[in-house]
Amino acid sequence: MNCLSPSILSADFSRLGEQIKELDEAGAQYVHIDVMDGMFVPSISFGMPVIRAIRACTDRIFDVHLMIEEPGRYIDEFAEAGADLITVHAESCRHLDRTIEKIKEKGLLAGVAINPATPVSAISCVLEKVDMVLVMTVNPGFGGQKLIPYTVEKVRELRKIVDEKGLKTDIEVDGGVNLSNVEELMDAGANIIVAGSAIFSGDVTENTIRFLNIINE
Ligand SMILES: O=C(CO)[C@H](O)[C@H](O)COP(=O)(O)O
Ligand SMILES: [Fe+2]
Repeated sequence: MNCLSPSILSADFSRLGEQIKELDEAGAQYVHIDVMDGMFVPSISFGMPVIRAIRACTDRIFDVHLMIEEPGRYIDEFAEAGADLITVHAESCRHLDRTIEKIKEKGLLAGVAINPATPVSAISCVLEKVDMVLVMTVNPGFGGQKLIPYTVEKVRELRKIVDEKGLKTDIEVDGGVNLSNVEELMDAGANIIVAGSAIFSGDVTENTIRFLNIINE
């Protein structure tokens, strides 16, 4: 299934609850929540207290993208805060398999993310264990960057592997996605679309509906 996962990193934090309700009412299926620790990536964003607070605003799937070192230390807390899907970076886990198992033991959906310069082969051993692979289409750490073109080929390569193995694994793309390049990413094989600045600059409802019209086509 194709889904839109607006990234609240670009939201107006003074009106976060209202903006999440707006995404929900416009039909976005997921809410993408970027957690950054200032170590794995240069920025620090927000953590469990914010997730716990916004959980009351919507029943949509909380798609928690952990850009933190050794995320395995915090799976219990993110689960308790209200995550539905937790994605960890292959580059940030010393014991990637164990961390994925921990997410699944909590009864949550598990995702694994790869940075632009990490090859698809880095996650081949865990591909059959995860519900989703997140292909970063920018270097993680900031919203509003431009998509790195070679990452589109990685999406195509991954879709081929997933289909050949007969898996149902979702492929999410994150970073620099906009109304002009979303079709190209979906043609390459992405089915979960993250968009931050392209949703939150301008009218949130209108932008969400525009994305959904393409994604649900
Ligand atoms: O994970 C991220 C950054 O590391 C964000 O999800 C991503 O950048 C979304 O923002 P935009 O659509 O503005 O690029
Ligand atoms: Fe993200």
